[in-house]
Amino acid sequence: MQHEHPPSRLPFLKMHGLGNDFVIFDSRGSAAVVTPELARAIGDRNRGVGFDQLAEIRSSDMADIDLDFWNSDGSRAGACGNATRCVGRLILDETGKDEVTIRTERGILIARRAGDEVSVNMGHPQLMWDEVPLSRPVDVEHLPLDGDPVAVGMGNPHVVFFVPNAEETDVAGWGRKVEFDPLFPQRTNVEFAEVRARNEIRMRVWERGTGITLACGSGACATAVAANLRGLTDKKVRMEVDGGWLTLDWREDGVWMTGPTQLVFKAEFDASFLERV
Ligand SMILES: N[C@@H](CCC[C@H](N)C(=O)O)C(=O)O
Repeated sequence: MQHEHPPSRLPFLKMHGLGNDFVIFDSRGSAAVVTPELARAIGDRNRGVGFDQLAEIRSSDMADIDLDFWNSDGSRAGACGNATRCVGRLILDETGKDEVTIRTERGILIARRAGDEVSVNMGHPQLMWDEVPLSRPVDVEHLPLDGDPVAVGMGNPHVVFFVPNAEETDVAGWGRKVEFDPLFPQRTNVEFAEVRARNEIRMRVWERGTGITLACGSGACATAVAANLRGLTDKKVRMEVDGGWLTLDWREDGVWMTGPTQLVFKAEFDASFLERV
């Protein structure tokens, strides 16, 4: 990290939502600290802490907080639903409010208490291949899948494949190939969805910039939208991901996602670690 005087203390939190895990910095009232190099160093699960995304809380003049996201390969993510729920939990508890606003690259999102869980309005989906109007054949060699996926933007790109059996799908093999397919100039997150009923989906995910994760909130929203647009499900569904269950509800005002959050620990980086980044 290029600091003339590297900080001697850099506190952080570790949280997860359904096993989608995050390192979180609170940089309110000070300069932003995250660089691509720092994100990669901290994201190293052997030599750093490890995370699926790194989230940095910033002071905001438009919402309760601003929030930026980074993947473990050092790239930026425009949206992260599960980290938004986790940080939403922190700010709900800090303020004692029932509803808070969080400004992300995606826009201002609302996080609300929902019993023990947190709901976030992830906003309106964008259909990325609207000329087709929903989907486009993807020519991935020997793809043992429905080659007619739906591309949905939730502030970040997603492509949803419908599969007969999510457990038997080679998520790593196909996910990596599709992420880097030239059809997706910004690369893409890749979801594999098995529709179990009109109100239930099993979904597994390959995240752009990170790989397989136990859950992906924006991916869950994209999957719920894609399945509804295909006429396969209702607007409200329960979704089983590798890390547990989420509820998705596509309403007039956006896609609401509800699920659990967990604070794991609070710690701080040693100055010697920061000096070597
Ligand atoms: N885990 C996230 C999404 C992560 C962002 C993604 N890897 C990207 O680059 O867009 C979520 O919960 O939404």
